[in-house]
Amino acid sequence: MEIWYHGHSCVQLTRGGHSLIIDPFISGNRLATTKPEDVKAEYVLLTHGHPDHILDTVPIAKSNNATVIATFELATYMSWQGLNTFAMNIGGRASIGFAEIEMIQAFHSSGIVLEEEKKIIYGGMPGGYVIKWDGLTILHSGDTALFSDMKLIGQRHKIDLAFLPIGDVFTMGPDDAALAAEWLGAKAVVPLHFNTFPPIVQDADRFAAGLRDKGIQSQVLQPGEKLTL
Ligand SMILES: Nc1ccn([C@@H]2O[C@H](COP(=O)(O)O)[C@@H](O)[C@H]2O)c(=O)n1
Repeated sequence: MEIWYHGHSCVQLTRGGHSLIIDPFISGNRLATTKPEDVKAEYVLLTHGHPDHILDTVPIAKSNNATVIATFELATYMSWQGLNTFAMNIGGRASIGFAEIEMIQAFHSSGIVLEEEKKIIYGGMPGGYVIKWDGLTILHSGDTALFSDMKLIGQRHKIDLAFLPIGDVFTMGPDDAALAAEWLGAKAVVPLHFNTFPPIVQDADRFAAGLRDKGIQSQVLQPGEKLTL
């Protein structure tokens, strides 16, 4: 499987001619090296409605005729933007043909911010995804705090790779993310949601080295970097 990190919490997974992207925030990220037009994907998975997770959903979904997967409320909002959508909710599983996905809980918030109207509309619950694809199990936690049911998720899934936020302030910081990696029983971790804005600057290399000391593989990806699993 090819993993393409577009920066912040945006990752694209590709295998066997199929591709999906999670939380497309590229055009608004000063650290990004790719462009929304570079993305070729059949599905856009959204973890929650904050702008730094959904910003490029409309152009990417429209140019690819892709289906947007999100909680019912966020999927409904995206359908009002003229997109194909598939609504899910926490605990639900679904097949997208080449992969099975499950929406898992996250402790965060999910308002959809309408800047011009100075309105925040309800975006449903925030979440994350467990993706089972050709024998690999990938977890993208979305934005979340540490929560003890991560142990339950780890009991139910043998996680090959977990994408976890480490930025602190809005999500878990590095210490809680390291504990999350242990509780999830993840074989490997790629950190997300750091360095994009001043409040979430972190030493990701130190986080990764700490995990490796505990026997968990970890690699820091730079925006635009690819990894093969
Ligand atoms: N310097 C900053 C700090 C934060 N933001 C915005 O805050 C929101 C955080 O949302 P999360 O989903 O990451 O918790 C988000 O809308 C950021 O864009 C910012 O813009 N600049």
